[in-house]
Amino acid sequence: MNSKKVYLYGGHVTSWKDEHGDELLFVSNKAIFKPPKAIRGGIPICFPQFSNFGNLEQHGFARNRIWTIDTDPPPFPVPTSNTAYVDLILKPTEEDLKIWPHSFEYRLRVALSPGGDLMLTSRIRNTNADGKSFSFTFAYHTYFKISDISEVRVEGLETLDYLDNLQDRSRFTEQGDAIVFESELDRIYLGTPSKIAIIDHEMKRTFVVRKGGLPDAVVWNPWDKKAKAMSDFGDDEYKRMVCVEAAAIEKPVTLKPGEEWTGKLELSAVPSSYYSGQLDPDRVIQDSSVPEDSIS
Ligand SMILES: O=P(O)(O)OC[C@H]1O[C@@H](O)[C@H](O)[C@@H](O)[C@@H]1O
Repeated sequence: MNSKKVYLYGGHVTSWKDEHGDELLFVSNKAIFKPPKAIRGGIPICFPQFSNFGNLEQHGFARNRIWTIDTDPPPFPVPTSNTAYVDLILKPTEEDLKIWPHSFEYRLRVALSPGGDLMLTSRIRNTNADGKSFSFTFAYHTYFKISDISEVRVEGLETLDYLDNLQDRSRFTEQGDAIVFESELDRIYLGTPSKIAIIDHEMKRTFVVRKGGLPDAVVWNPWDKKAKAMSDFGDDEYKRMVCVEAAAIEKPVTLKPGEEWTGKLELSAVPSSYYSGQLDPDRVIQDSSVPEDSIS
């Protein structure tokens, strides 16, 4: 049976299972499910800062805070019939306001469609009473579970420019017809399409990432050396995960008081063999139970 699991700690999705009960997200065997560090795996939320693009702690504080269930969320524009969902909310504490002096309401809906797609919708509102705008960067830091990193390719980012985190964020243009992994990789692809595919040849499975309001995409695998340096990550676990993160980084999002931003992520897992190993994004969209216009 399809299922999902969400922790109030971090507003963090830690499990997404397909109809056979197989796990689709990677969570480290060494993950710690309590403060102060974010859970290693699943879908951490990077807000209000991605990485060290600012003065806050790495990836912002939202992934390290205890969220609450939102019992009375304002209506969502997307139809939610037949979906199982939970609504969470995060508001800044007095301590948070000292490090990031902006009032906000962050509403997160995590939904599972009847077809098993996992959908995350973030709605962030500026509730500043002092008339001030604020800006933030953002990412859904999704860890996908894969058979073996050497069997995986990421399609949809070819010919795009990226900032290479391993080379002082210098800008390059992707030359390959897909991204394959042979060593550590940590890049921010810019102005990406609303669909990206992660093709796992050995599992004969393709993850399709669809996103809205999130122009950038981070692709990350720490490889062996960095894996060993992470205390909450097994030495060999880099082989079984890849992060493809729907993000808004290059151009921060700015909200005036009263304004709201929406960022959507929709994940599907489809058998690659069905497409004879060739992903046809249009066909995937047509086969989806969710209309495309609900995501972008
Ligand atoms: O260890 P953290 O803070 O969860 O970050 C993990 C990785 O997250 C990725 O998004 C970054 O691009 C990497 O540079 C970083 O190493």
